[in-house]
Amino acid sequence: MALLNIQHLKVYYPVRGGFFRRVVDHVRAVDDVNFSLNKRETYGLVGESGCGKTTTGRTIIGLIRATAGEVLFEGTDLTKLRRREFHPYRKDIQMIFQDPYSSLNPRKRVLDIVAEPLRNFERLSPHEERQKVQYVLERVGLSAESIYKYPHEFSGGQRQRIGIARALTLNPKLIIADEPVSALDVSVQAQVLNFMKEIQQEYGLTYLFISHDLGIIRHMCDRIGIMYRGRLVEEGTSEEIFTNPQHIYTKRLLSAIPNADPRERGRQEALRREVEKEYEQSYSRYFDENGRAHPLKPISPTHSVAIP
Ligand SMILES: Nc1ncnc2c1ncn2[C@@H]1O[C@H](COP(=O)(O)OP(=O)(O)OP(=O)(O)O)[C@@H](O)[C@H]1O
Repeated sequence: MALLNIQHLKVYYPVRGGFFRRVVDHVRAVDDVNFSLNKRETYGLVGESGCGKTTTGRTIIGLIRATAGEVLFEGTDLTKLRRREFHPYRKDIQMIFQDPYSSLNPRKRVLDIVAEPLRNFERLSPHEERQKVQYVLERVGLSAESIYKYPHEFSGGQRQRIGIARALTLNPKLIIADEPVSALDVSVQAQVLNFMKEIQQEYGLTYLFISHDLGIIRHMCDRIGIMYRGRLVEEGTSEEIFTNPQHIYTKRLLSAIPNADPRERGRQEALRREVEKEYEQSYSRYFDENGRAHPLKPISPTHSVAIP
């Protein structure tokens, strides 16, 4: 069974207007999205800014309410749970945020930051708590003395490690990583990404990895879902997406990756020409008259995906 199965997920934000601030329209941030995550795999959600990646991640973890659809975690539909019923699942699903500068409270010591999830779920003595926090900190490559320091005393990469330590304290099953390295210097991005792969092995983690950066997605992910304006338009293994993209939007994304390798640049130029031709000839195969992509049909994890 898949660890996570998203079925027909929709998240619409109300748009208010007029004197009475009535709801006059909706932003269809996530519009009939289906995908699933197998245990221990890394699934990448990729697409340009505003396509609905963050909304999808935050809805899974319960920070945003779904308008419709199901988020099945080990078979339980999380969207139907009340706050109190959801609580135990928060232990299994943790999030790593984009910006390690703003996601850590600057007035709290590292001990309190990393122990926060523990305090919500486990009754430990101060001594046990400190031991546990020091253990995970050492595991993420920080010294045990770090517990007495404040976030500003660390570099960006180290701060993201503190964020990862906080996510790990409860031994989660699923981690949603929303642009986890995009606020970091390029020189430390690879270190943090490789480190995330290491702890995935060690802790048996499943990742939902959200990024607009195809290079990072290729490095990290086993399977990839391409999002465009609230819809998942293509899904495949990393290999399939990068060597044989099917959807015109995926081709457009791939043709736009900055690339230093001249052979890759040749392939990209060919893709670009193909995209232009397909836009002219078979636009309606991919998009409706309003420019919205046709959604991917729901699939079971073992079946291959039919591209519309
Ligand atoms: N609270 C909100 N109220 C209204 N509209 C919103 C809200 N949050 C997001 N949106 C809109 O929903 C759409 C999807 O946003 P979302 O942040 O999920 O996209 P994204 O792909 O994660 O983009 P980014 O990479 O820029 O964060 C966008 O059009 C956005 O403007």
